[in-house]
Amino acid sequence: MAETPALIWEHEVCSLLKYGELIPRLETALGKFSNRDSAEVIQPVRTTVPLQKHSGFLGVMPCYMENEGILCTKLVCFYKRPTGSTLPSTQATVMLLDPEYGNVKAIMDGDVITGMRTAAVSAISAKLLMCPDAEILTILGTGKQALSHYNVFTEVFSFKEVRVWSRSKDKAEAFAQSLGHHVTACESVEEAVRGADVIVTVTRSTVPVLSGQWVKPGAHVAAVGACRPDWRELDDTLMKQAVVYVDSREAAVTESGDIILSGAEVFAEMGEVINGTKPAHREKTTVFKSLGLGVEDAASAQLVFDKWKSKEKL
Ligand SMILES: NC(=O)C1=CN([C@@H]2O[C@H](COP(=O)(O)OP(=O)(O)OC[C@H]3O[C@@H](n4cnc5c(N)ncnc54)[C@H](O)[C@@H]3O)[C@@H](O)[C@H]2O)C=CC1
Ligand SMILES: O=C([O-])C1=[NH+]CCC1
Repeated sequence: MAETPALIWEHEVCSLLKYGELIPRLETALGKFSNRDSAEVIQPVRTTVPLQKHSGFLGVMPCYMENEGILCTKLVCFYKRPTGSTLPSTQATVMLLDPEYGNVKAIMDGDVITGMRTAAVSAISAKLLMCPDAEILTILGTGKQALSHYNVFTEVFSFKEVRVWSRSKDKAEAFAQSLGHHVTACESVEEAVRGADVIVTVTRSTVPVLSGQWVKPGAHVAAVGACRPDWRELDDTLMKQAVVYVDSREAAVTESGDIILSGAEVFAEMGEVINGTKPAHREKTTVFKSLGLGVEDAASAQLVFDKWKSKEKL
């Protein structure tokens, strides 16, 4: 008889997951994903079921890592909440299974994993693609991903200036104040991004918010929102002037409106840069189009489970 699955709640995931351990695990996972070796990673593009009533979707994100003995799936619901709604836009649950028997080993909160692994992957993109003397970080959006991105970018790098922007100036100011007085709230996207070395876009927008005409040559953009084929965050000017990196080529041409609708060419996957099979063009304007991969959730969930088990034994 299989054991009862472990239930690992949000506060436990929060206390177990640390960027210092998560980042190297994600680098390894992305590298393995880009090798396309089925004994390392099998991870299809996520299946989505539209939730029309809520302008959202249920995403099912399975992944099998045979050599590491990891079998995992995330279920994530995304909603386009109306302005002013206090309900979360994503809700996620991660399930780890035993690949030998198929039983569920653990069910864990997926919100912290989604927030932290997405931000950690953006930080990996910046580590590889931003100019070495980057000083100014801009974050467009002030939601959950904005906070996790602020946390990891300020933990891993030392920016001299951090700017934030939201459609509502009050929200941008409240967010900036919650982070500390070294963060500036900006009135417009243009003001926020002019001269910035690294720009993170973490909005729920479905139309471009960031224009290439404001982006400094050589800047790095980590584009995290706009995860459906008809949604945008970046305009055609930026998509065409930048060297475009992605987490997954298959996902990019299936799910990314910024890539599909601009006709931009994908230069490389982040895993290819990690593996050294494609160059990191730090000297050029770069876009990392992140969509979020099951392999990132699988690597994160295994890390949480390993740490949870070793704590149980104490
Ligand atoms: N690439 C990835 O792996 C992942 C991507 N995401 C995406 O990241 C984005 C942000 O997610 P969360 O922070 O969880 O959402 P959230 O709801 O907590 O925050 C969204 C932010 O976007 C702003 N916003 C909403 N509509 C906007 C518009 N039309 N123009 C400009 N700003 C707008 C909101 O005011 C808020 O600041 C979403 O698009 C989500 O799909 C989320 C999880 C993983
Ligand atoms: O990877 C992920 O979990 C998501 N990507 C876009 C919405 C949720």
